[in-house]
Amino acid sequence: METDRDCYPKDFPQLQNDTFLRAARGEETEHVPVWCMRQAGRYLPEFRESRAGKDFFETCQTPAACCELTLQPLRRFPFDAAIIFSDILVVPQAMGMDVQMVAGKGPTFPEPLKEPEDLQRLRVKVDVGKELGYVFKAITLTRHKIEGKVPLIGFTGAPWTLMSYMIEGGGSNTHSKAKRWLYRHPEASHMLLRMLTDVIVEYLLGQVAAGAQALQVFESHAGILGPVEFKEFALPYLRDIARRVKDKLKEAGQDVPMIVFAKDGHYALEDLSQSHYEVVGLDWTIDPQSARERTGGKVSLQGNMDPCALYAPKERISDIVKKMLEGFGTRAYIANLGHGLYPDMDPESVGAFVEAVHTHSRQMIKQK
Ligand SMILES: Cc1c2[nH]c(c1CCC(=O)O)Cc1[nH]c(c(CCC(=O)O)c1C)Cc1[nH]c(c(CCC(=O)O)c1C)Cc1[nH]c(c(CCC(=O)O)c1C)C2
Repeated sequence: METDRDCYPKDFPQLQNDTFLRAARGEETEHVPVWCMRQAGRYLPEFRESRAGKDFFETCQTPAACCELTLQPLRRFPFDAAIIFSDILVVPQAMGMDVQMVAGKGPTFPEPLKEPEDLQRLRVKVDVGKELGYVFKAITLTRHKIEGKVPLIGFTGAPWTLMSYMIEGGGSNTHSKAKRWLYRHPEASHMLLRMLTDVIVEYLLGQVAAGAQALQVFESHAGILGPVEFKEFALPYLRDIARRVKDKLKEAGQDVPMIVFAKDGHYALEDLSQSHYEVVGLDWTIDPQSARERTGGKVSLQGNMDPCALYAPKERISDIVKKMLEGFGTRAYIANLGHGLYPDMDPESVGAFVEAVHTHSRQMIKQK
């Protein structure tokens, strides 16, 4: 049951496993920490049961439900971090857009942005505490209920990724409607990206105030852009977010590691490693060793096993993990998949992945 105490972001239980936080800061650890994107998801029968018949965004707006879904994977696997159950599309909702989860189709905007005039439909000043207070409550509640077992990660979508959803109206193969804006309406595009950045900065700071111990920024649609467009329409905003969040946290004497995950954005790896994030997340299309070389030891790395490798037999998963660990090395490294888990994946394979990371990395660190 939710108690009064659970509603306040203070007196949180003491953190017992800070391996993830130490790896994010590049410090020595006894094993390589591991978590999975979409670890709270449909591959778990208990997740499907909890979500059955309930509207997705209503679930996101119910702190007790978000807390339960966040904790479910931790009851099964010794993950070294948890990520709060929510969605990146709560930010466009907070800005005044309607977003619905349509079964079999995914998130859908009934009235996407079509032309620059449509920006007038967005809230000029977003009261983040009012519009997204339910996420903050979910984070605070989860920090209490997680009992200090592992750190809790907060997250947001990055400006370009959110802009593309707001214009496409949902998932897309080409993202041609959103890219049309970049080429035809560059000024309006920058205006929208700035508006999103302002909301995201407040949103991330609110998540930390509520209890988030690390932050991940998802630039899931980086691969849709090329290097030139990424440098103009994505990178400056990613940098601005990290700089502004860090400056504000520093004033309060806080230090919260930030992770940037630009899916298919390997062309921007050098730039991403110099963007004020402690950790750069990688998808599986990049080789661990070359990622290390290109980021020059400036950041910690996170990733990047192909999620589909989880379809392999357990022994093979263990071999793949071992190779991955050898490629990245055990320092300044957080093991993860290169993208989220799929609903048809076997929970036992996820367990085998986590175990392989812990076992192999412990051995490697001992032998150093
Ligand atoms: C479990 C889930 C989520 N969102 C959606 C689902 C599936 C719906 C359901 O099972 O009920 C719809 C849901 N939400 C979204 C999609 C993708 C739609 C598309 O582009 O086709 C779907 C199916 C949009 C979304 N949502 C998110 C991203 C960024 C990560 C990524 O690149 O996948 C994106 C792009 C972030 C997200 N989304 C979610 C989390 C929870 C925490 C965890 O990882 O365990 C997170 C971090 C939760």
